[in-house]
Order: sequence, then structure tokens, then C-alpha cells
Amino acid sequence: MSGERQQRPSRPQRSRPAPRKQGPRRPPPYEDPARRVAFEVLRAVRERDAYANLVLPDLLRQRKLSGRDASLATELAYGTCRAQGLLDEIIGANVDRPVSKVDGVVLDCLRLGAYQLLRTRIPEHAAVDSMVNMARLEAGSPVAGFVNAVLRKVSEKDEAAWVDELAPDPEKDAIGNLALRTAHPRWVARSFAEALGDKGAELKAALEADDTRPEVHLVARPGEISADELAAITGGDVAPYSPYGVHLPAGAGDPADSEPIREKLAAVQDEGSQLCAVALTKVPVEGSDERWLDLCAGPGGKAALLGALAGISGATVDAVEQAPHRARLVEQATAGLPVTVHVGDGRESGLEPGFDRILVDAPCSGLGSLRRRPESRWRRKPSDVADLTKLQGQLLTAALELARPGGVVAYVVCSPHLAETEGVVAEVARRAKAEIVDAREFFPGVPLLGDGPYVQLWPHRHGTDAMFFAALRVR
Ligand SMILES: C[S@@+](CC[C@H](N)C(=O)[O-])C[C@H]1O[C@@H](n2cnc3c(N)ncnc32)[C@H](O)[C@@H]1O
Repeated sequence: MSGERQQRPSRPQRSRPAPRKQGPRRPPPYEDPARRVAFEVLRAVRERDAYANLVLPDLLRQRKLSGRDASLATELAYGTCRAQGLLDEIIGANVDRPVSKVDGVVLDCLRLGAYQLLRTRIPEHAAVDSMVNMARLEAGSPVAGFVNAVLRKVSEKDEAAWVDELAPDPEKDAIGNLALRTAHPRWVARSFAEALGDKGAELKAALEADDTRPEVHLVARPGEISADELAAITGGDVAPYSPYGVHLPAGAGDPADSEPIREKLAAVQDEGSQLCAVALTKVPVEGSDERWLDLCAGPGGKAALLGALAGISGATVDAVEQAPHRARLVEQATAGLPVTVHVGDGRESGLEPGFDRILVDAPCSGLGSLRRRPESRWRRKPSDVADLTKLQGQLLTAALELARPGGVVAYVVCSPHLAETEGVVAEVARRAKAEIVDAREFFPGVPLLGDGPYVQLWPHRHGTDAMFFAALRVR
């Protein structure tokens, strides 16, 4: 145990016996398996920079958790990761040192406890006692006393009261206030506001939608199964906009277990991603329409949808991916489809130019899919965006060089950040003298697409990830 953990800055005022160094051991307190799994997810995210949505399913399988235990573990792990910055503000108001100085394991217990107290209906005694037990098991009795004292203080107010106390004055800093209220870093909230061109009601709706757990969307592989059939088999609903989409109900279990996914007739894919891949195939091109390219293909979600559509229309797809392990995932996702996978840098693919349609689904900050990556909003930094825009511009430039005159290039990012979206497209199109086509008509039936020429989807408007789509035609 570190000396740090033994300090008790906000220890309760009652006296306690000093911890015994030797002697009979206290029987281990009861631990419930759901909270143990959630705790281990938090620890993996903090210590190893792990992705919660990769660690959690493995742990659920290893510990054989299902049903209510699995749901509770998921809610606690993802919810705590998502709300981390908000929870840290509140914890910080109840300890006498910066949160960054609190021992990591102790902080995990405090975050998990604060989340239960503030954002679930778990009774106070269960929330506090479970985390006190966890702290005792992990770090010893003195630390358990500290965790108990801090969580008791956190429990004195509800989330709204803490936010009222800690958030900036909304009159002076509306974005900062909304950011804390919806558990977003301020810079992310500001980037949403800039993309929406709005700092009021719609920003609140956007941030609130981004702070809720998303539905799982499936894509029915064209030519193999219809969305109606897939919905009937999985118990889901046909998606409102994508002709291939199905939305699964909350708590539908692990989609990987469903037969259409095991049989590769369907896959998990956000409806916004489906719409972007389909939109590329709808942009009119004159002349040949046989050679399609996906320049950033891993792990292969859009390549598989494009491959299935290409198979129906008699086209073929080349799919480039720089990371070998992700290229293997593209191969698996597109097996049996007219797709050829290449491992390489899309900026220098060596492929013969003359493509009719090209997708550049560029590496991006992922600010548009924060709902699906619970810890990501607290890990990303504004400086990431600057690094990414350079690569995005280079990939789009390379794509325009690989397309034939009259061919189309779709530039897609899962981010609404203006530097990654309009900034990249306007600059590259100007230099390459490419025509920016109004993309809205390639999203038929999708409402609230603004003034064009770009399409920006939003969770609060469309129930999709915040995908950006631009269509460019090579002159
Ligand atoms: C946003 S993801 C693409 C998602 C994919 N289209 C799908 O739907 O599954 C971007 C991908 O680009 C890859 N990538 C990054 N830099 C690249 C480069 N220079 N050339 C090709 N691929 C690159 C990343 O490894 C990542 O797999």
C-alpha cells in the first residue's frame, strides 16, 4: 500500500482504532461480481490506457456474468468512464488535495461510488458500502475509512445541486456550464457549439444526447438479408433512414451472439456510417462505374457494405489499410465479397489511378462517437485535432489524384469538429480545383440537414453518431 493511500485528509471526525498490523485476518467482505468487473474496467482504462468497450466484454465472458449482473457492470463501467470529469469535480470538492494526487485505486473506488450515488437509483448504503468494501480489499482499512468519508459527503447532494454549486455561471460561460452539466470537457462542448452555430437550446440537446448510452445498430448485408427480416429475427426495429439498418432495443444482449451476425448476414454498424457508405454510391457519375476504392478501410465496416453493394452493381472494391492487424479485420469483414485488401499508406498506395468512386473515411478525433467510446472524451486533447487535420488533408488529396476526371470522392469523419470537417475539405478542394457537390440529396428522407453542401449528422437530430460527409467531384 502506498503512503498516499494511508493519508485521510477528509477523515471522519470520530476516533477509530489504529489498523492492526498482525493478528487474525478479517474475513474478506462480500464483493458483488458486477461492481468488481466495473472496478477492473476502470483500473484498466486508467493504468493501461485500455478501451472500456474492449475490456468489458472480455471480463463479462471470463467471469461468466450475464443478465442483470452484466447490465449492472456495463452501466457502472461505461457510465463512470463517461462521467469521469464531472465526478472528479465533485470528488475534488470533497477532498483536501487535487484529484490528480489521489491514489489511482482509491480514485477508481471514489468515481465508481460517486457515479452510483449521483447517476443511478442504487440506494446510498449499497453504493457507499460496496465501494468501502472494495477499497478495504484493494488497499486496506484506513483507505476504506477515507472512501467512506468522501462518499458520505458526496451523498449529501444530488447531481443537479453539485453542478449548480460547481459549474461556471451560465450567464458568463454558457458553454462551460453546459459542459459540466453534461459531463463533457469544455473544448469538446465548444467544438459542438461551433459546428451547430448555436450556443443555446440545440447545444444542450446535442450534449445531452451525447451523454446517454446509444442504441446498438445493425446493418443487414445487401443481397443477403433485408432489414425487415433482420428486425424480425433480432427483435429490433427497422431503422428510420438507412435501408439496411436495424436498431436493437436496450438490453438486447450481446449482438455478437445473434445468428445473422454469426452467419455474416449482418454486422454491428452505426446507422450514420451506413448512410455515409450508401451516399457515396448514390452520387451520379457519368461513364464507367466499376472501380471503387476505400482508402482507410480498417476495420472494414464500410468496406463490407460497399463490397456488398458493388457485388450487386457489378463493381469491385480496393480497400487500403495501413495497420496490418486492421487490414486482417477488413479481410474477415469482406470475405466472399468483390473486395481486394491492400496493406499500405493511403497517401502512397501505389494503386493505378482512374477510380470511379472513392471513400476517404479518415482517421479522426472520434468526437462524433463519444457515446460509443466511454472514456474517450477525457482522453482526447485539442492538440490531437491539429495532428489529424494534416493527415486528413493528405489522404483526401491522394484520393482526388486516384479518382478519374468525373469520378467522385466522399470525405467522411466521425467528428463534427470544424477543423476536421469543413476546414479540411474547403482547403483541399480549393487547391485541387475539385467541385464540392451538395451532398444532402444523397441522404434521402433524412431531415434537418441544414444548408449544405455538407452533411453533418447528429445524435440529437438523427439518433446516429455525429458523422460528417462531403462529396467532391474531380474535374
Ligand atoms: C475511421 S477509421 C476507418 C473506419 C472504416 N472505414 C470502417 O468503416 O470500418 C480510419 C482507418 O484509417 C487507418 N489509417 C490511418 N492512417 C492511414 C493511412 N495513412 N493510410 C491508410 N489507412 C490509414 C486507421 O488505421 C483506421 O483503421
